[in-house]
Amino acid sequence: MDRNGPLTGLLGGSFNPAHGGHRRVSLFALEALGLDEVWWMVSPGNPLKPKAGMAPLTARVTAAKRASRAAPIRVTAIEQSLGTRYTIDTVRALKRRFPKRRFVWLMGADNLAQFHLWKDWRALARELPIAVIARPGYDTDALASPAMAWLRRFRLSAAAFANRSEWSAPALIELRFDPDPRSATAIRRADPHWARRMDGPPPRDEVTHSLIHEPSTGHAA
Ligand SMILES: Nc1ncnc2c1ncn2[C@@H]1O[C@H](COP(=O)(O)OP(=O)(O)OP(=O)(O)O)[C@@H](O)[C@H]1O
Ligand SMILES: O=C(O)c1ccc[n+]([C@@H]2O[C@H](COP(=O)([O-])O)[C@@H](O)[C@H]2O)c1
Repeated sequence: MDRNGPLTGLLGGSFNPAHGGHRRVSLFALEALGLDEVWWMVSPGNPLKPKAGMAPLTARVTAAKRASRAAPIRVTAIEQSLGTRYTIDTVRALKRRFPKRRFVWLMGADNLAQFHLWKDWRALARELPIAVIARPGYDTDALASPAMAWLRRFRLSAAAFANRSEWSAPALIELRFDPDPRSATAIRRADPHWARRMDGPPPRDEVTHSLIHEPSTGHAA
């Protein structure tokens, strides 16, 4: 993989709602991996999560924009316009649509623990490097997971990743830092009606918008 375009971390999630933990892990990954920016892809619906209790997409996007304010983070619901639900399909579509960008998949250790249940997870790992962020309570399960049994042979340090001008996938980068205990589950428990405060017109999609406004070569950036 040749590093010649903006290096973009993809943090996919339900963001039901977004919180300071998302922001903190994104900024940490940005620094540790030498990313140019992080996209928060607010999922129309995680294929493995129940629909019940999921706030409307527009409310989740609005909350994510607030939580990411003034950071090199773009919030997008691009899976809605791509018509994709599974990450393998999303990543392949993004690579076609943004051919100059280089993508890295970011996820918390809770998702690594379940990664073997994702559609075509080995093929997904061959599409782009994966960086996993330590998360309180999940690291043991992640380390013992079937996906880790396969991925561990592709381990790479964050420093090695950041210093390379070229690298290949699969690659697994474990980002270790002072883990952040915040979760959307805890926020929903404390404030079940948070989404009601997110009224207003549907927010603009920042990634699609950037395609129109980014000074570029006429290509999708
Ligand atoms: N505190 C955190 N530390 C590390 N990773 C996190 C943290 N919070 C969220 N993530 C990661 O961010 C991505 C999106 O998370 P998500 O929107 O599901 O939030 P969540 O807090 O895990 O939600 P819920 O509690 O509803 O499961 C996932 O890859 C998740 O692992
Ligand atoms: O592709 C899959 O099979 C798949 C299964 C479960 C989750 N995902 C993705 O994982 C990301 C994290 O989801 P969540 O709900 O844990 O925040 C989000 O982008 C989901 O679309 C993807």
